[in-house]
Amino acid sequence: MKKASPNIDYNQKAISIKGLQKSFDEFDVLKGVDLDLYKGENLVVLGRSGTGKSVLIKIISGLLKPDEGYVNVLGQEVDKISPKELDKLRLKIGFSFQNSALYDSMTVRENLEFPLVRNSRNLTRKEIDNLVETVLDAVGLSQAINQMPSELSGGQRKRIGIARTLILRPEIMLYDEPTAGLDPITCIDINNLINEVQRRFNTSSIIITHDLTCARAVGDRIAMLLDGQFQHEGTFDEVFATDDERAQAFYNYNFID
Ligand SMILES: Nc1ncnc2c1ncn2[C@@H]1O[C@H](COP(=O)(O)OP(=O)(O)OP(=O)(O)O)[C@@H](O)[C@H]1O
Repeated sequence: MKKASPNIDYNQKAISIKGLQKSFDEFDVLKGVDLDLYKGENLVVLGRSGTGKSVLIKIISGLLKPDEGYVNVLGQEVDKISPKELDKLRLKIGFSFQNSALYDSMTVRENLEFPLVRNSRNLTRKEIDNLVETVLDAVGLSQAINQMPSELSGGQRKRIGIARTLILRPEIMLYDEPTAGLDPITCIDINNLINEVQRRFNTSSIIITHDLTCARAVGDRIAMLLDGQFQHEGTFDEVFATDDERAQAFYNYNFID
């Protein structure tokens, strides 16, 4: 299991959610979700397909509106702020999605510079170079700076995708299935990277995964979404010490170690 992360501040919440409800037509997806993410913490969200993990992430990032409940992200209630404030808030949230594809026609350097240019940060050439070098070093791929995405492995592309997110220095990282489709050794590398990002950039992160080896390696805390609510929460061992058959089924069918 992961060693306790020294930088977590349990007196400060990066995200605080209370009584969150979301339905689509007659279908209740989130039925009163309570969840806190502490500053500097890696929180793993587990749950079977269709339990509403992506809906939760979309509500946190203001892409979907909750039907009921309180959703506070970095001190702001996402469904109460103006579109302009929401845009600003989103810049403090880094997304690592499964399909966060790199631009194939751009080099690694150009891919990394793109978010800086798009968000028209007024930076000098030297400042841009420094930022690119820092994030590439953080993901262990300094040597790939002039390569094209097609020359990289799946795991390396994933790392560059994370570097591209980090270049805007997000306070919160949202990882959606970070190890999906990768071989077991590359999964270990990505798990180590998630922990390295936490340490080096002091991010607060939610990691959505079905990969229990990943959950155990990166999670300071695990929360399991079952039937529209978080029903088990704690360290990896605490969560699976339950005799809830649904949690046990998740463990037994997923965990290969
Ligand atoms: N915009 C939408 N309109 C209607 N139904 C939706 C919408 N978005 C999500 N849903 C439904 O909400 C439920 C939860 O979807 P969600 O994508 O959050 O699941 P998930 O837990 O992320 O699943 P997976 O692990 O497979 O990605 C699904 O039944 C889905 O069909």
